[in-house]
Amino acid sequence: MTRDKRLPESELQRIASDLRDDWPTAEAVEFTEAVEYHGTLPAEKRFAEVLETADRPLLQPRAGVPRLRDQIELLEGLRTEGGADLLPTTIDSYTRDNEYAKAQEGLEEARETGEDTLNGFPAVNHGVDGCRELIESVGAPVEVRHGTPDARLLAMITFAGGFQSFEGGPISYNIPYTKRRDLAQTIEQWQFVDRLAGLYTEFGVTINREPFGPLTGTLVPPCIAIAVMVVEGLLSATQGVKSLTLGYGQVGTLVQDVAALRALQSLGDEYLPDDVTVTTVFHEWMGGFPPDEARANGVIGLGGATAAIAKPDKVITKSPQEFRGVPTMEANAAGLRTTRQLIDMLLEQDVQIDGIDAEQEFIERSTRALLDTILERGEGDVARGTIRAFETGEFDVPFAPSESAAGQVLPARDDDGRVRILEFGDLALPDEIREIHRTKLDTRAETEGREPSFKMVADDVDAISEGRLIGRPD
Ligand SMILES: CC[C@H]1O[C@@H](n2cnc3c(N)ncnc32)[C@H](O)[C@@H]1O
Repeated sequence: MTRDKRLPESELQRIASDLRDDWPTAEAVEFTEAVEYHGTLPAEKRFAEVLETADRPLLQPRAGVPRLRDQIELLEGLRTEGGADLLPTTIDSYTRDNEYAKAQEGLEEARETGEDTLNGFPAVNHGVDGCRELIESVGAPVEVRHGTPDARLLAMITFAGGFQSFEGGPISYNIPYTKRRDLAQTIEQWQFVDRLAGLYTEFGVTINREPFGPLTGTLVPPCIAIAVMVVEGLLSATQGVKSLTLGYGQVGTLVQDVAALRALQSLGDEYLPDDVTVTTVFHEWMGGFPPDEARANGVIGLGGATAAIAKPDKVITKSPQEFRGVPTMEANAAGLRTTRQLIDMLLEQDVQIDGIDAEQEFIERSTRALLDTILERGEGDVARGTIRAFETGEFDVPFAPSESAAGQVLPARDDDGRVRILEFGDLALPDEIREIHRTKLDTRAETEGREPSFKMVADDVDAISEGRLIGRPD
């Protein structure tokens, strides 16, 4: 039975030895040697230290290409041309599905043809030495960014390879990313990842963990996103993780985004143990982008402005080529500079906006309602409570492909563009909170002369890529 309990050392060893059979590069992983290797890295490569001592929001793009030399060149370009403070290594889709043989084929084909045959860096195939060469060749700390439900082997190899930050979690990389895996299984798999991160931490190598806040990436109500972040943070902390970066995906409404980021930090600090350092990361708009690059830069600029006011610890930037898919280095670097321009111009301004405090209070009250139900369903055990609350639909994520979620919740923007809930399903929000959502959506319906309906949801999903925020009827 899945419980929120620290994994015993013997269990960690047993799982690790089983995982070694999954790909030959796992043979090179040796914990004590890896701890010593991390000890040789200079201070500017220590991810948690750089993040947690910064005096302004740090910028980090996503970036991943198959070949090692190209990845080094790409990351150094993003650091020197784009001004990235922190670097990513985005992992390819085959690796995310544990299809290491297919990733190998793609890597070999990339080496033969020079084409980017994979949509990311196949770190398991590159192995410990390849990862170490990457870490040693770039001038900033590097995080593993991916979308892997079963990330155990990827963690073993990248942690040994010198990476000190790892994205994802049992809900945030299950619910939005896969149809088939059940929550109990991914919770147990991520307990291995977090216990390994905790063990490195106990041996003096702090591994930063970053649950994936945006979830399904479009119109996710802040209270749902933040509740998932707190749950994944609690599960990580049990395994000994001491450096947690909780994430939130921009919805595009300035007041709500600033309120949500402040609520994220305050609830993270409240619910997570005092010996865990809680930071926040703001993901620039994760929904559909406008195809026009000037408009896309406008979306990115709004992200930068929001970050300057809310002051998260980190911002994951986007590129003006988001509509097209994987951006060129130049476009990715431009997205970093656009974000930086807005932050540098706004950061020192004393911006007072009415409504942020009230929205933050509303978000916190709603998030607490969800967390209280989860803890109650689990009789104090957040792992069991999460599984049960998803089963009953009391915890749910909109547009989730996963069978683990009821997927009954439907969001829509209100007349101010803030994300509200049109359909609740069995979501554990009390009537007085539901009433507020309804009233706000009724106001929009009044303005638009139509009934609140799924049509609003569909109109809102496409609105930003069509150049606006709210999907008003034509
Ligand atoms: C979570 C989805 C995000 O990851 C981005 N992404 C996925 N693969 C790569 C990649 N290989 N390089 C840069 N960005 C990437 C994608 O553009 C989207 O913004």
